[in-house]
Parts: sequence; C-alpha cells; structure tokens
Amino acid sequence: MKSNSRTIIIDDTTLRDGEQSAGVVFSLAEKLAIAEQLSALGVPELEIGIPAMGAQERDEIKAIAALKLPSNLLVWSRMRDDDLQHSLGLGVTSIDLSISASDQHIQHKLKQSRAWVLATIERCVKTAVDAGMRVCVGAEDASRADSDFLTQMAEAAQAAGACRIRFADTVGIMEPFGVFEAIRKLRAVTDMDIEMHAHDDLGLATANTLAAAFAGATHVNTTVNGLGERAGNAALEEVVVGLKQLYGFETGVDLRNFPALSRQVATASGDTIGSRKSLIGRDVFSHEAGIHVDGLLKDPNNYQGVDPALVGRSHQLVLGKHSGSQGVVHAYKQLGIQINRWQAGRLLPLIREFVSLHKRAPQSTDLNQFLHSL
Ligand SMILES: CC(=O)SCCNC(=O)CCNC(=O)[C@H](O)C(C)(C)COP(=O)(O)OP(=O)(O)OC[C@H]1O[C@@H](n2cnc3c(N)ncnc32)[C@H](O)[C@@H]1OP(=O)(O)O
Ligand SMILES: O=C(O)CCC(=O)C(=O)O
Repeated sequence: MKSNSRTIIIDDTTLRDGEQSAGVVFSLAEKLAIAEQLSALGVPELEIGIPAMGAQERDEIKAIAALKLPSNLLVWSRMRDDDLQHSLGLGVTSIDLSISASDQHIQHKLKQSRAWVLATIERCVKTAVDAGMRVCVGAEDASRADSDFLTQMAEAAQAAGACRIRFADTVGIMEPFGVFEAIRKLRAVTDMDIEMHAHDDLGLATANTLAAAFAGATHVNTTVNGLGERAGNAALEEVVVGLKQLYGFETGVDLRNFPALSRQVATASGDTIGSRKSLIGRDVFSHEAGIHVDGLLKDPNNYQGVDPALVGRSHQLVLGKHSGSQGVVHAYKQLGIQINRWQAGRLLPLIREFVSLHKRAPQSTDLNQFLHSL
C-alpha cells in the first residue's frame, strides 16, 4: 500500500530508552560514537538522556550537545519542576516532559488525580517554554488511558505552549488497528505534532509505529536493533525501511552504513543479534533452498522482499541439505571451477551427506575444501 510521500521524523531514543534496557550502560565514548553515527545516517532527532539522573548524566548530555551534530537533540524528564531545572543549560533545547495519562498510573503510581495532571501540564510546560525549550509532552501509558482524558491532556499541553505530544504504549499492549484509531482521534483534536513510542512486548512495536505514521503521527521513536526496556522499542532499521517500502514515507535516513552502527550498539549493550532478526540478523539474506537460489540467480526479484543493499548487505547463496544443482554450479563458479548441471546433480547427494554430518557447514571453509575434493 503506497500513499503520497510524507516525511516522518525519526526521534531515535537508543541513548535514552535503549540504555534503559536492564543491564545496559553506555560509556561516554560509546554514547558519542552512537550519536555521531546516528546523525551521519541522517537521523533527524536523538533523545540522549535523563538530566535528573545526576551530574555524570548531565555532563554526558553536555558532551553530546558539544558535538554540534546536525540532529536535533532532546532530553527526557519527568514533568516536575526540579527535574526540569536540571534539564536547562545543557546545550539541549528540546525536552520530553513526561507525565502519566492512565488512571492506573495516575492513581497507583503518582497517587494523584486527573485534575493534578492537567494542572501540572499547565504549569510545567509553561515554565519550560518560558525557559526557551521546545516541549514534547510525553503521555506515559497512553495506551491504557481514557481517550477523552488524553484529549484533555493534549488540549492542556497545546494551550501551555507544547509543540508535540508523545503517545506511549509503555507496557507494549497495543496492536496496529487500535493504534490507528487512537492516533486518528488524537490527530483530530490537536494541531501539535504527534509522536509514537512503541514497545515490543507482543512483537508489534514496528507494526504499531507504522500504523501510527499511517494514521497521521508526525514523529516516531526508534532504537538501533530495537534495544529498549524489556522486549525493546521499535527498531530504527525496520521502521525506516517499512515506512518507505510500505507507505512511500520519507525519513531522510540512509541505512547503507547501518551494519557498523548495529554492531557497535550490540557490542556496547552486551547483546548478540539473533540470526533471524529482520534486516540485521546473520541469516536474513542467506538462501539455501534450490528453488530459491535458482530463482535469485535468474532475477533477484524472484525471491527478494527487501533489497539488502538498503541496509548495507547482500544476498548470500549457500549450499546445504536443500540445495539444487544450480546452487552447486554457482558454488563451484565462486571457487573458479566450471561444472555443468549434470555434474552438479551427481555431486548433490555427496554434498547432502557432508552437510548432514557437519551442521551449519554451508558457510564454512570445510565445505569449500570438500567441494574441491570431489
Ligand atoms: C516509561 C519510562 O521509560 S519512564 C523513564 C524511566 N527511566 C528511568 O527511570 C531511568 C532514570 N531514573 C532515575 O535515575 C531515577 O528513577 C530518578 C532520578 C528519575 C528518580 O529517582 P528517585 O527520586 O530515587 O525515585 P524512584 O526512581 O525510586 O521512584 C520514582 C519516583 O518518580 C515518580 N514519578 C514517576 N513518573 C513520574 C512523572 N512522570 N512525573 C512525576 N513523577 C514521576 C514516582 O511516583 C516516584 O516518586 P515517589 O516515590 O514520590 O512516588
Ligand atoms: O512519557 C514518555 O516520554 C515515554 C516514556 C517511555 O519510555 C515509555 O512510556 O515507554
């Protein structure tokens, strides 16, 4: 489904929500390198930390700001006067002021009332705007909020001078149709920009983010490799490719150098990337099955859903239990040896026997040696 081209602003929160993943700590050097690489890819906004955490966090925010990257920088803050004061003077002029939207959170976390939330928005947003900040109001747990109250929050935010509202599916319980309805409703009641913040607890963060964009969200939160609280956030790479390929939406993000950043974030967060993780996993552009390999050799479009070059990768054709003769001919060609299909057909049973004995042999040099030995 393609629609007219629109630009969606990516607000990447690898350095805030990404670092909130249990056990993850980025060093300053890692933060600087990640910020530089995100910016170099063309990511227009980066959420880079939480000033209320303390002096070290604030110094690191200042150091990232001192890079003077072309990306707009935001800090995240609870909607409290003291936290807001900590967020000023760091060289960052955009802030997400977060306050809970659901009765669950308002009553059982903040121990407050809806009226208190609205009054706090009115006071705190105005203070921030008067201090020269561009304010996004983070509606935490918006997915469990009463939608009429969310409208009231949006109205209060806009009246106080905020320019954006963030719809957070904090506990990751939404699905794309519900997101579409919720963002459509918000779009109808506010002129502010709308940002989607999704979590992947049900494996739907990217789908929900795309649905939000389709429904009229102007901004979306992402993280590199989908890092983030619990099951993570919407993956930058999936969102950028999905927005363009499915809807024709532009982001200005060029992922051809993404593998280096993906590896860097994985290493810095102590993660291993699943071999089948879309777009970045080791095996997601590898092909073994005879019919697929034959089809790809004739024309990549036969079995290519996503062009791997978009994310700096290429198809890998490997031999294995499911190979056909064309795959064998191709494998020998890569070794500089010409064989015909009849010869390939004769070799196939031997190759199958070899790979049955040596699991995951297709990528190994052992297999190449074996092919030479036949
Ligand atoms: C859904 C999200 O991702 S929100 C972002 C969450 N990120 C983080 O928590 C990481 C950084 N956090 C921290 O460094 C610390 O939690 C701090 C500095 C923010 C606060 O530390 P502490 O003052 O020691 O409080 P602690 O973390 O134990 O508890 C959180 C407090 O914030 C309050 N709070 C939570 N959200 C909000 C909010 N949006 N606005 C105002 N207060 C809030 C809680 O009610 C609780 O206060 P209480 O004990 O008076 O009820
Ligand atoms: O309120 C916000 O800014 C969103 C915070 C967040 O990370 C979340 O709700 O998951």
